[in-house]
Amino acid sequence: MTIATTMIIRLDIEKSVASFGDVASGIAVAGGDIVAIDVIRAGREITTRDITVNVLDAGNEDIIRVLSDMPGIKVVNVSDRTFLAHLGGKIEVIPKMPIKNREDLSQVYTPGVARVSMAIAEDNSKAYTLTMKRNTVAVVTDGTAVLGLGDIGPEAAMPVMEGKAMLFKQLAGIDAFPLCLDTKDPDEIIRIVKAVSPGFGGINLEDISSPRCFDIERKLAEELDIPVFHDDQHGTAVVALAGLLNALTVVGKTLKTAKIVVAGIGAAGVSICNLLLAAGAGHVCAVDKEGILCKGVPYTNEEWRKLAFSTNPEGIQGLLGEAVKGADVFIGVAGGGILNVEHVQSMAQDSIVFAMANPIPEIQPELAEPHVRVLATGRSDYPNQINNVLCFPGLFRGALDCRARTVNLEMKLAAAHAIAAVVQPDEINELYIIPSIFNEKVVEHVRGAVIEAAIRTGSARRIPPDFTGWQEK
Ligand SMILES: NC(=O)c1ccc[n+]([C@@H]2O[C@H](COP(=O)([O-])OP(=O)(O)OC[C@H]3O[C@@H](n4cnc5c(N)ncnc54)[C@H](O)[C@@H]3O)[C@@H](O)[C@H]2O)c1
Ligand SMILES: O=C(O)C[C@H](O)C(=O)O
Ligand SMILES: [Mg+2]
Repeated sequence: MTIATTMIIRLDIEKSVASFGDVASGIAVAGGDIVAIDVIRAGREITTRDITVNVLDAGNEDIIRVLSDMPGIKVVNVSDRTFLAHLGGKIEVIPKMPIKNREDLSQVYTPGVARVSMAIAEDNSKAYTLTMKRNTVAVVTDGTAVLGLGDIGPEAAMPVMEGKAMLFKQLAGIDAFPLCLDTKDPDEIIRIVKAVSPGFGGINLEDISSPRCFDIERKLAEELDIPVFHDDQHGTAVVALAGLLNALTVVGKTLKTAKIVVAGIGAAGVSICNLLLAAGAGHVCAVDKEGILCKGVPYTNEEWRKLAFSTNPEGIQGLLGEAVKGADVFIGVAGGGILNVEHVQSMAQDSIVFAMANPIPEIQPELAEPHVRVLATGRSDYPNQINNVLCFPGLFRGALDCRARTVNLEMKLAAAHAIAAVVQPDEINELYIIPSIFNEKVVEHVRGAVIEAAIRTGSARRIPPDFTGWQEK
């Protein structure tokens, strides 16, 4: 499957030799779609134009080759809009007030700041009122499982973490800092995160490979008194459960009786299985590369050992092909292209397929669509985007606002139900099982549900002044 992108191509067109019509047909033949034309210079002999072209394949060189081979056309420059958006990074730190004079200086910095520091030294909890802590989250990665791209390292992980920080700010007003660590040692990651934690109200662990991620999160959650949340595990699970609740309504099946296959039992898969079980799923089958998890197999991965007992009640053995036969639901968090058309055809009537691997889903949507009733991916360019961005902004907004100590199971279940409930019963259909990330109700719903659950379960340390209770609307 290809990744669509937009290129901006600057051309010198020699008027006596070539016309814009030649350029347009050359681009169309090479598979490009012209979306804008800007005249940069209109000379007597040569016009310079910027042609903005949508291409299906990010690595498409055909258009440039075709244009370069045309007489009277010179390709001056090619830029890619996606790369341009990343020049110099995507986020920055902006002071809340300017320092205009000496008086301002002595307030925000020395000597005035010293009194504030001393107040916090006497009572550390004042960090919540006198520093940015209460609204700030660290987005921590070691770059070992970045999207579905694998272990690409901390530098390469940075654009993804910057993107996450943008989403935190735009959707929930939270200041998030990317911290890309140059270590893969779980103990060192734990030590570093603990050491930087005083400045943060919460820790979002991101794209840390499994099974290391489980221990890292558990130990940090035990040792810190701020919420620690591995987004690839729980954010994904919350959104998958939300989508599944509505998808099951569409097809008239229930969580208790539906046969659900989860493929890819890594960070996301383990948490999805556990959350589905906690929500009442009766038939979960967990499949990784070596096959379906079965009782009695001596897995070295502790999470797999536990799951082998709580899943696969029928004791099915074999690979993915066996697991999906007759299944009502497939949830993929494994990697691109692992599900084929035969697999989908072998599923039960009115099947549900969530192909959630990024950036390339487990099956190309066009291939799956004719054979399934409800289809969702992790991508924004198809209907039903099941992406953890529907969860983490509202969940952290709620957790920060009530100063939750942890993110517990009840808070995650509440978040899932809140996301599902944004889609009203009379709106739910095959192409609308999950709200858009631009739906403003999402963050508000998730925040309210998370605060309510945190108060109910004793995780909250305060009731936000504006909180008057929350009910699914
Ligand atoms: N849509 C979303 O919101 C969302 C959220 C998190 C992760 N993801 C995607 O899910 C995928 C996994 O992410 P992760 O963080 O859990 O990674 P991970 O590395 O922790 O887990 C991936 C698991 O898939 C297994 N796997 C690989 N090939 C397989 C195959 N052919 N059959 C069965 N299992 C196979 C691996 O052995 C591993 O256990 C990535 O592509 C990621 O982009 C999507
Ligand atoms: O980052 C995303 O868009 C989703 C998820 O966190 C992933 O790792 O794929
Ligand atoms: Mg991720």
